[in-house]
Amino acid sequence: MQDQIKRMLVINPGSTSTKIGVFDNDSSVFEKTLRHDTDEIKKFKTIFDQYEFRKNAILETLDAEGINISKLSAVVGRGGLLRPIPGGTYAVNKEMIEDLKVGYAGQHASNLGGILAYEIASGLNIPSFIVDPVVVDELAPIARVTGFPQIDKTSIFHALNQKAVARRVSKKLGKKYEDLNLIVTHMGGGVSVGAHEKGRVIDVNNALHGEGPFSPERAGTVPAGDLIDMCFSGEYYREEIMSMLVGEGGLVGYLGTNDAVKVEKMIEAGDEKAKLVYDAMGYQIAKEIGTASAVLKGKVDAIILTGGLAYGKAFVNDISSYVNWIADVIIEPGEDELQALAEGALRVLRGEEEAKNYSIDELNTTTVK
Ligand SMILES: Nc1ncnc2c1ncn2[C@@H]1O[C@H](COP(=O)(O)OP(=O)(O)O)[C@@H](O)[C@H]1O
Ligand SMILES: CCCC(=O)OP(=O)(O)O
Repeated sequence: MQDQIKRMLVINPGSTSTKIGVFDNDSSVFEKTLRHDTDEIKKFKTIFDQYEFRKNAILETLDAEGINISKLSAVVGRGGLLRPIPGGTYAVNKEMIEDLKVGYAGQHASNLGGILAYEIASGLNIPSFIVDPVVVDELAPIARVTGFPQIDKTSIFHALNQKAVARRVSKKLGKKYEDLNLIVTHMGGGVSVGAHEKGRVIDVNNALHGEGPFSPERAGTVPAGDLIDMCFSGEYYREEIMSMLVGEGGLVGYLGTNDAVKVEKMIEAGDEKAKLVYDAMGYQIAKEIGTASAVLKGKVDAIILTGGLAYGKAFVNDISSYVNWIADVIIEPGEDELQALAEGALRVLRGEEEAKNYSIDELNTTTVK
């Protein structure tokens, strides 16, 4: 018997874009990336303040494309900074919405994924889901120890795309994800480098709050003592410092743009500062890959470079030149997050998997402040 078609709206809010898709079962029938300039995003004080702006952008786009949302079976969004949870598909519920609204583990555009999915779905009386949110936590116990007893390491990264790309590459290599050791490097608005040991991300930099390489809009690791001095200088509010680290750090801080394509044009036009900063971003990413290779004790089957920045040919060649002695470097530009979100929701809609319940009482929250 032929499967009844499940039409899903998929929403992926990133720091520099909102990506949307409409899927009939696992086939994409429409996809669009709505890019948001730094100046446009800077107008909003909090991530939640962007809700109306992003919702209108989504609904206007669907309307312009003649897509009738009343035919949807579900809405699925990228999950945000919740409490640490295992991977999987979760039904969006009120407890989750509360954590997303305040940003339980911090502020990031993905917090809006669940909220947008829930609000659009509620109006249509259909279910809403999130899949493999950025707080998926599979860290090895040894990776949690920071050296500063007051603070544990937190797992915040591009879990959805890292897992989806790792599975796709494993398949291409004719192996099971669970049998391989991979270093997956997602390079988008934020950059995360995950050490995947036999299907588990046992170590990864916190791609949001100042750990690891700098990125188009984040500072990455900065010298702690100097940062403390700045914080207590009396010159800045907390939010100002946080913005310098997340949103206005990295390429934005040095060059005033989160757009690597613009930076490449600046370099072509002879801008030496742009070249130094862009090279430094690649250098820092390569160093983080080196760290992950030590985590895996050198037993690395492949290094994967993915995310928007992986479209930059010179950029990935540069990173590759530092790390290709560790293992083969495989380039998977862009991301597969819309497809992965649709597939996660579809498994539940088809009854192949049960949606997980986000229940604060049942969650271990000890690893998050
Ligand atoms: N063709 C390209 N060449 C180089 N960089 C690119 C290209 N396309 C997109 N990018 C860069 O990738 C970054 C965004 O990556 P993306 O994965 O879309 O981010 P996010 O999902 O975090 O918003 C931006 O800096 C963008 O300029
Ligand atoms: C919060 C970790 C995921 C992340 O950094 O996503 P973007 O690159 O889309 O900002």
